[in-house]
Amino acid sequence: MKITVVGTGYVGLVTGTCFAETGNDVTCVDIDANKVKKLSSGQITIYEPGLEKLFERNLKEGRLSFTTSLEEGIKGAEVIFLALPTPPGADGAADLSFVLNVAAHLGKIMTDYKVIVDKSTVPVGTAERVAAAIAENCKTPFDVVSNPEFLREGVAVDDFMKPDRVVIGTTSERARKVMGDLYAPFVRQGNPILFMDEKSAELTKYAANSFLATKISFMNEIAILCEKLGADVDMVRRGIGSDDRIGKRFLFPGIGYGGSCFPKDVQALVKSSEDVQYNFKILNAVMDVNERQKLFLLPKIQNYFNNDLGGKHFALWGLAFKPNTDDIREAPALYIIEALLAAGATISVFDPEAMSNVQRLLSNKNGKIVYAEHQYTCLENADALIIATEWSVFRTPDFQKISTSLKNKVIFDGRNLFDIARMKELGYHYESVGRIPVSL
Ligand SMILES: NC(=O)C1=CN([C@@H]2O[C@H](COP(=O)(O)OP(=O)(O)OC[C@H]3O[C@@H](n4cnc5c(N)ncnc54)[C@H](O)[C@@H]3O)[C@@H](O)[C@H]2O)C=CC1
Ligand SMILES: O=C(O)[C@H]1O[C@H](OP(=O)(O)OP(=O)(O)OC[C@H]2O[C@@H](n3ccc(=O)[nH]c3=O)[C@H](O)[C@@H]2O)[C@H](O)[C@@H](O)[C@@H]1O
Repeated sequence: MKITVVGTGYVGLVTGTCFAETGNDVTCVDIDANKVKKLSSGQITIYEPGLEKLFERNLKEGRLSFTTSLEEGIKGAEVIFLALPTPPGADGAADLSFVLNVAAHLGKIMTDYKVIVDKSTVPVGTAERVAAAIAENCKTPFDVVSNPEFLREGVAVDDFMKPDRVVIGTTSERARKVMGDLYAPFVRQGNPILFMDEKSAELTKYAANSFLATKISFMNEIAILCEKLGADVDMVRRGIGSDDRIGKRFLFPGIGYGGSCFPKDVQALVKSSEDVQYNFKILNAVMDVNERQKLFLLPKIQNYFNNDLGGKHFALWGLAFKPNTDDIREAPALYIIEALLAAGATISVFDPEAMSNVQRLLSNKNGKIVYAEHQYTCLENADALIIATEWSVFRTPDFQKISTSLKNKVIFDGRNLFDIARMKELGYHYESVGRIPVSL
């Protein structure tokens, strides 16, 4: 099938590459000429495990191409995916201007039947708005389908190739057939394609992300309670996670959820609720808890250093909002950096993939941020180590090297990477999330 993907970011590039991998002829369109140039010459623009190999193969075999021209990109295409940004607008609602502008443009240039697919995360009613924007100038028949994406960054290829489910919102038989054929190779593992109406599909996406964010904020509050009552959140997590009705996943407490999606999608669902005069109380609390959680480690650090961080130097491991990605959007590490600098401290940072993104965003703040070349050089002369992202390379570090590089054997761990008993044995002052602190 000939497919067009408009928007070649995290979702668009993964979607385009994976559809090419199953034998489709895919053209990706992006407004960013520099990105298109790089991709066309075989240079991948995001870090996503497993993607590069598929990208190179499909580019070489001519099933994947890139262009800045929408007219050129949609020639002969039967399906057009919109994988465009839907950032929060000033009032918290999803900004649909990217999606609706492209839809209006499509209406002017489409000359035969096409299925236009909303892959972006968009509020209920957007499929109708996209259809209206296209119809304004379009003389040929078309269908608009809602097909939300559930991939996670860092495991995006696996999530796309072996989805738990594919949600397709359409009431058109013709579009249903086209989408069913396209996704058939991805659901062979027995996981379903769920056909439904457009609005239910749109709401499914927000409900999924909001539910997962709720699980995280819930566990972050349980972690606080654990600390106050002397319980261990790891035990409680295992204790409740073994119940199938609760499930083991997404119960890890930490320093808040980040990334480009949970924060914006929870906020957008709250706004959508307000628009229909409904106060979504749980989600308001989920957002409040998450705001507080991003700086969860700060009072612990302040307390250890007697509320005087002026002149102190910290090592920070982990900048990406989660491991296996270079994405730093809404990353808790950025909030920690800002708070430490505001308190008069300086920082050395290290992340396996996200260093250049942070450097571009923050520069070195007049020498107050040092970008270390290695996770161990990052520690030199630091008063304490702070861990913000659970990259595998941080999980079993060389504690000998840590203790010789740090000024003090002090670790504040926002991701509960280390065993409490072991830290005691090694003689560290070690504070984590929802577990009994190890004091020197
Ligand atoms: N990042 C993720 O893990 C997931 C994101 N989503 C949703 O997918 C959508 C896209 O997200 P990302 O891929 O993360 O965004 P992104 O920001 O990584 O990529 C968007 C791309 O669209 C391009 N673009 C902007 N205007 C354009 C135009 N007029 N014509 C052509 N290209 C244009 C940009 O240059 C950029 O390359 C959002 O609605 C997001 O909520 C859904 C599931 C997962
Ligand atoms: O709509 C989206 O963009 C995507 O948002 C999330 O995917 P992603 O943001 O890539 O990453 P997650 O693995 O969900 O993690 C999100 C945040 O929650 C945090 N988290 C996750 C799990 C957990 O147990 N505890 C926890 O604090 C992570 O550290 C991270 O900051 C969803 O998991 C995807 O299904 C969805 O498609």
